[in-house]
Amino acid sequence: MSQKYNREYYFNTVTRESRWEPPAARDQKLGAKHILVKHEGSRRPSSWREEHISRTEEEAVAKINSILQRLISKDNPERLEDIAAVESDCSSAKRGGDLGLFEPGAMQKPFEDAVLGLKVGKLSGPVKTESGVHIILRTR
Ligand SMILES: N=C(N)NCCC[C@H](NC(=O)[C@@H]1CCC/C1=C/[C@H](COP(=O)(O)O)NC=O)C(N)=O
Repeated sequence: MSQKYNREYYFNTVTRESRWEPPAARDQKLGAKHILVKHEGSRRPSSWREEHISRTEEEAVAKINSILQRLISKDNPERLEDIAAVESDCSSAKRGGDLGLFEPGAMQKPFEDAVLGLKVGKLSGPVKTESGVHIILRTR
């Protein structure tokens, strides 16, 4: 309890840092599965499925949107893992798009911000990073 401000605060005995907000959210590992569609402006415009990726960013967004429709379709929704294995330009495609658990700060900020903005089990809309355009499913 802080005498000066008469309110509870949190003290980390290892790092010896203190802060007002509870440690929970910021330090917890996150989990996500994703589908990445790269384009000519990606930081590494190459992948296991295509050596030289030349689609435009606009075409990548269009591809991501058509994949989104397959995931949320009413009559026969497909699983993200199945589409990732065929369509994702990330090496995680081999694991159904699963990135496993990762620390805050491990992924590019737009990706991490999108994950933090999702409830567990929810799907994002198109998310842009330097890698390309993603659809993200938060798993933890
Ligand atoms: N810690 C774990 N599990 N692995 C390291 C992740 C490094 C991280 N990666 C990303 O942020 C991109 C966007 C989200 C997923 C991701 C995957 C990229 C996308 O492909 P690339 O643009 O690299 O060719 N492939 C691997 O890194 C980064 N800080 O660059």
